[in-house]
Amino acid sequence: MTAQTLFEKLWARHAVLDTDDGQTLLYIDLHLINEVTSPQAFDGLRLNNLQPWRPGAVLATSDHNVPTKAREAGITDAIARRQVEALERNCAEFGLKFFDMQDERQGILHVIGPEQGITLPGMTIACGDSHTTTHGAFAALAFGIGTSEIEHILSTQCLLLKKLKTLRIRIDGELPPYVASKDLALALIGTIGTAGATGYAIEFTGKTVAAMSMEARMTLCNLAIEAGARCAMVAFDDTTAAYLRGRPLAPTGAQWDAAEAYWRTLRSDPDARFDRELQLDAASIRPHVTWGTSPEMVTDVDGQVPNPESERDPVKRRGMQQALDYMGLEPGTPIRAIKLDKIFIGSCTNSRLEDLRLAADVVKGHKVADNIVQALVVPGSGLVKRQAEAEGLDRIFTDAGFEWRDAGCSMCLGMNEDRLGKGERCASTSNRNFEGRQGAGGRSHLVSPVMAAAAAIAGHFTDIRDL
Ligand SMILES: CC(C)[C@H](C(=O)O)[C@@H](O)C(=O)O
Ligand code: SF4
Repeated sequence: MTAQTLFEKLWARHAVLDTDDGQTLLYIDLHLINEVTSPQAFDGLRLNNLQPWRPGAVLATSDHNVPTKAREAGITDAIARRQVEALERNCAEFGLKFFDMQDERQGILHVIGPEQGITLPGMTIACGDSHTTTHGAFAALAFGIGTSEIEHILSTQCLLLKKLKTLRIRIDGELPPYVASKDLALALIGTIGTAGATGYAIEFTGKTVAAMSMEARMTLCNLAIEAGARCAMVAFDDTTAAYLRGRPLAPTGAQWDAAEAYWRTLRSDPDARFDRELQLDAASIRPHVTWGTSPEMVTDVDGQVPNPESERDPVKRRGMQQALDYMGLEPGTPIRAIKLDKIFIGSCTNSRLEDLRLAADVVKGHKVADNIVQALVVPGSGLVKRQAEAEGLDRIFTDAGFEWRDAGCSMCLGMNEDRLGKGERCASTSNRNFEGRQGAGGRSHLVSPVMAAAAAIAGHFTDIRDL
């Protein structure tokens, strides 16, 4: 048999049929559903008199619109409330597993899937959310989908897709202290651009990835979509197994043993051929900070805001100028001189326990700088929150002047009460820095949790080693 990549193995295992126009109908093992992209899909089911094909393959929760404080009081914004209530009603009507916002298991879907052990190696996973790529860290094939596809999967358990090309990104070398997989991902996007991996399924390999925690791998796969990749994955190994063992919805006993035997095959064959290969040297990566309105507009903490004049491509030059105008930044400004108004530690990129531990480690014994008007820490799930509290992380943050919130997407995007005001500048551990992303007129700089924590204390960007 010819050697196969991990992607090809997962694809072949789930292909139901190939269509005449070059697409494949893929069987979907797990369907995650949020309140934002699902309402019309459920309306479609009702309209067409359809029932979910496999209700047990669904997990739903509200994450984008939920308030992150005073939840008992309900949701004040009418649109947000309607979406959250609709999801609850739809799940009750169609018999789907749903965590409401008072449930401790609620959180951002890309945090709670793995946390619950419902995200498993070898699965195909779909969700009406672009950051579904995150789940690929578990050697799964995980895609973001649109609303019409949600309806299609609900009613048929299948997704029609064109086969992707394969891109292996090999990362070797040891990450320097305080440099995270977030910095690696930003460095990658800075190099290949936000369309650099369009049409590809990425597999992250190499010694650096093998040495990473599941949390760090999830951050890497989470950001793959910002490089244009439709999905990203990491091979199964002992780290994957150790993370999943004992999770509430993971298999147990003989079922675990049988599953693990299969999961061990979930890696690219040694002589498998990829359509494209890239290499990164982790040892050379510095902490990264975005300066513009796209994740590819990024440099390291020792860098400066670039000068559009030095860009030869006129389209790019105009884009840079527009970004600088929006961001209120002058060319040549050292990144360290950029002063901040708000800090956001959270989002499906960086709101897991490990992220909070790393940030708390930096914050411990310090105070948030006077010029910071708000510093938020938003755990990715109720269970992350509980565990962080058991470790005393909440006190470290609140003693320093951070607000400690309930789980949700929060200030990652302006769909709930946590927002930036016009002109406010934020160091954010999230994944998108588009115009208005965190609130109309808000200015977002993407960084790692350690960098956000250090910026909170200094009041401007700084290398943790300077604190
Ligand atoms: C609202 C949702 C559809 C969207 C996504 O698809 O990613 C959001 O989560 C985001 O991060 O922009
Ligand atoms: S945390 Fe941000 S990126 Fe992740 S799903 Fe929510 S809005 Fe999208």
